[in-house]
Amino acid sequence: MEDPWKREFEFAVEVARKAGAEIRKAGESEIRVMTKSCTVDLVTKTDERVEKIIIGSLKEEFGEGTHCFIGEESVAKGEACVLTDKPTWIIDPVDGTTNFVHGFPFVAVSIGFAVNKELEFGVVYSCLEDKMYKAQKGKGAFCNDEPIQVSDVQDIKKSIIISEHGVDRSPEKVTKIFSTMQKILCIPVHGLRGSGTAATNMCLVACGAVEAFFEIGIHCWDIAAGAVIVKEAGGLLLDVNGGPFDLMSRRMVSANSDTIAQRIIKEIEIFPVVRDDALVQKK
Ligand SMILES: O=P(O)(O)OC[C@@]1(O)O[C@H](CO)[C@@H](O)[C@@H]1O
Ligand SMILES: [Mg+2]
Repeated sequence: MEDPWKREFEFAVEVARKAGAEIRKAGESEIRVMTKSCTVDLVTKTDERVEKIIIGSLKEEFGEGTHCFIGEESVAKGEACVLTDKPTWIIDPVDGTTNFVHGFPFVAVSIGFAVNKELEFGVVYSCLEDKMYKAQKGKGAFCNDEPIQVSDVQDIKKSIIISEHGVDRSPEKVTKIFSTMQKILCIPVHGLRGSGTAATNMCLVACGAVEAFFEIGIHCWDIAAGAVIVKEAGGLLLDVNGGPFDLMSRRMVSANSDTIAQRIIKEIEIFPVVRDDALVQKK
């Protein structure tokens, strides 16, 4: 079958690898840390520089104007975060900036690509581990070119579940997050984990190391690429209320199976978050 986005996909893998090498190199020197929305929402010159490298390379290869871009650091600087029907690259140059700053060894470059609001492919390069995860719609998921598959565990009591606590430390939200985690832990599951990068967490679901990852508060750039990788590895994505997954909603459950997803959903205490495309929606 014809593969209309082959060139884009292959180029994304190349760019992610180049970006990962930049991140590794930058980690060898002193890292100057800045903050964004609050004192625990960290950003570095590397985040900004790597995003410029990625978007610059894509524009050079595919021309200005035909493709749209949603990049974490561009949005932080005021650019629109809107998903239209146009071919759109959704980029997190450094997913796991806090890990990067602290030398905690999970940092990923995440590049997703959507057309007509549907995700076509995703590339996640876990650059400190040198693992290249990739998937194209309908073509399976791979890690370093080996096919990957979600776990076949159906018993929640034999599962490992990932969640994160995010950067919003308002006591009401933190209470809900930890209450959810407590309920899941006490099912009991084998364990609760978190790598500190949503993109990597999704790849851990995709390769069967864990059964599920859920979070309220993630952004589209954290999960666009991972969403394709999880689906192509045989997993599924849902909203935290069991409804359909919505990339811009900042809510997601990714799991190996509906059984595991529904069991987790039963325990999730939902709290409100502002959609990624809220500003556009209001207009
Ligand atoms: O700002 P960054 O480094 O790109 O985001 C890091 C990140 O891990 O923080 C969230 C923690 O809740 C994750 O979901 C998200 O991927
Ligand atoms: Mg980031």
